[in-house]
Amino acid sequence: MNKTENQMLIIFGASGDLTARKLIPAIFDLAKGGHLPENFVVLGASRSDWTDDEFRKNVVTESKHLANHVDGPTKKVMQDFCDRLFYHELSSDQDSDYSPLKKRIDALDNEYGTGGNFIFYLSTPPSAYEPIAKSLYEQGLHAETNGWRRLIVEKPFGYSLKTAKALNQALQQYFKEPQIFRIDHYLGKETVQNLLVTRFANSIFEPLWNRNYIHHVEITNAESGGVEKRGGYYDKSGALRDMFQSHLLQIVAFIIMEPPLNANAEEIRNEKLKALKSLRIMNDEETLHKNTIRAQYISSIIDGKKVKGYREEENVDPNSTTETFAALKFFVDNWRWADVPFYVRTAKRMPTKVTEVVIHFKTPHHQIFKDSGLQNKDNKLIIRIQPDEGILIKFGVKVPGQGFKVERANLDFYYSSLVENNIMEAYERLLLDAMQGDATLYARADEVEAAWEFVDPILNYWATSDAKVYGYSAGVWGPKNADDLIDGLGMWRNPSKNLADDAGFCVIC
Ligand SMILES: NC(=O)C1=CN([C@@H]2O[C@H](COP(=O)(O)OP(=O)(O)OC[C@H]3O[C@@H](n4cnc5c(N)ncnc54)[C@H](OP(=O)(O)O)[C@@H]3O)[C@@H](O)[C@H]2O)C=CC1
Ligand SMILES: O=C1O[C@H](COP(=O)(O)O)[C@@H](O)[C@H](O)[C@H]1O
Repeated sequence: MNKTENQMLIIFGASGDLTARKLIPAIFDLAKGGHLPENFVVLGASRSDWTDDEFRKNVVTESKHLANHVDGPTKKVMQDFCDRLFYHELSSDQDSDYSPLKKRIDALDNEYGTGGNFIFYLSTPPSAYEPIAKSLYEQGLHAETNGWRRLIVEKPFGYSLKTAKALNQALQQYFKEPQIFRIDHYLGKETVQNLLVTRFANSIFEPLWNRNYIHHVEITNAESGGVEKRGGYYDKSGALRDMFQSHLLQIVAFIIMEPPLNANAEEIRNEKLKALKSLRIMNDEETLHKNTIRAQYISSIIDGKKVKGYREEENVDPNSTTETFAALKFFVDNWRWADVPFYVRTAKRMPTKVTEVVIHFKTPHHQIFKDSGLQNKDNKLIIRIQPDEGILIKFGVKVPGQGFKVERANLDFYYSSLVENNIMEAYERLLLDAMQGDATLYARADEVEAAWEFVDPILNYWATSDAKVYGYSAGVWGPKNADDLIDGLGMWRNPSKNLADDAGFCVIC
C-alpha cells in the first residue's frame, strides 16, 4: 500500500452541494478510520463570503452524516476534524488574480507542515475548470518544485467529444497528464473493482469469458429517485451523458478488457482504452434507430403519492426531449466478443435503485434433458454492484425424485456476510487513492475521449432526428418498447430489490 504523505486538499466549489454531501463526509470518514496523515488540512475555496467557521457550520448542517457525530463517542474526532477545515473567499471575477489564495495556501502549509504537497479538487461548474487551472498555473501552483501537485476534476468531463478534447488540451497546458485525476465515482465502488478480481484472480471464469460461452451481456443501472434539485443541470445532460458515457462505459470496459500485464494504473488503463476503442460505433440512422431507445418518466402515483413527471420538474423545460431513460444494444468488434450483443439501460424513477451486470451464458450445445421443464435455460452470473453488493451464479440442479427434472439453483456471495465488511464509500476510497498518488481508478484523457467517440453519434442522432421520446410512468421499468431491443430474448431481467430475493430452486418452502 502506498504511503499517505502530509498534504493539503484545496477544494474549489467549497460552498456547493457535492462538497457538503460527499467530499467532506468522505474526508471525515478517512479521519475516523485513521487514514489521514499527521499533517493534513482542507482549504475550501469559492466566491461566497464565508469565514472558516461558516464553512465548518455549513458542512455540518448540510451533511446528515457529519451531524450524527457532533455528539457521542466520535465528538472528539469531529472537533479535531473541524479544526483542520479552513475557508478562502475567491473574487467573483473568473479571471481574477489568485495571489491571495497562494498566500493563504503558503501560510497554512508553513503553519501545519503539509510539506508543499497540494491536491486541487475542482468541484465547481465545468465552465470554471479551465480558468481555475490557468490561475493556479499563473501562481506557479502547478509546479512540483517543493512537493507534489495533483488536480482532481469532477464530472461531467466535456459535453461531447469535441468539448472533452478541448478540455483535455486546456488542462494539459497547465498540468501534466500524470497530475490530472478525472474522477468517476463508480470506479470507487467495491463491486466495480471486484469485476477485475472476479475475472483475473480466478481460473474458473476467464476461460468462459468470451463469445464461445457468453450469449449476451445485460447491464441495468436504475435509480428510484427523479432529478431532484438538479433539473437545470440534468436537462442539458440526460441519462446518456450523465451515466452512460462515464460510469457505465467504465463498467463495460472492465467487463470486456483483456487481462492487463499487472495491476498498475497504466497497464489497466491501457487495456481499458483498447476495450473502449473496440466498441462498434453506430453511425448510420438505421442502426441507431434499431439499437437505441430514449424515454422520459411521466407523472404517476407511487405509494399513494403523486410523483411529478420529468417535464414538470423544477428547472426543466416543459417541452424538453432530454431522456431520463436510455437503453442501447451494441457490439464489441474484437476477437473475444465478436457477435455478442451488449444490452445496457440506465434510468431514473424506476421501481428500485439497483445496478447489476448479468452475464448470460449459452445453453449447452447438446441438450439431453430436453423435457426437463427448465424454463430459462441459460446459466447466469449476476454481479450486483449496488445496493447489496454480491455475486450470484444460477445453474441447473436435479429435482429429487424420478426422472430428470431440472431446476434453477443459486450459488451466492454477499459482501454483507464478510466478518470485515467495512466497505469504503466511493469518494472516500478515491480521495485516499489520489492522496497516495494512485491513479488506477481515475480515467485517463484518452479513455474519456474514446468513450465520447462511441456516445457522440447517438447523441447527435437523438438531437437531430425525429427519434421518438417514449414515456414511462414513474415507478415502472421503462417503456414497453425497450423490450424490442432485446430481440428474441424475452425481456430485460427486472432485478429484485435484494439479490437474496432472486428466486432460486427452493427445497424447503
Ligand atoms: N452534487 C452531486 O451529487 C454531483 C456533482 N458532480 C459535479 O460536481 C461539481 C459540483 O457540483 P455541485 O456541488 O452539485 O454544484 P453546486 O452548484 O452545488 O456547487 C458548485 C459550487 O462552485 C462554486 N463556484 C462557482 N464558480 C466558481 C469558481 N469560479 N471558483 C470557485 N468556486 C466556484 C459555487 O459557489 P460560489 O458561488 O460560492 O462560488 C458553488 O457552490 C459539478 O461539476 C457537478 O457536475 C458530480 C457528481 C455528483
Ligand atoms: O454521477 C451521477 O451519479 C448518480 C448516481 O450515483 P449512485 O452512486 O447513487 O449510483 C446520479 O444520481 C447522478 O444523476 C449522476 O450525476
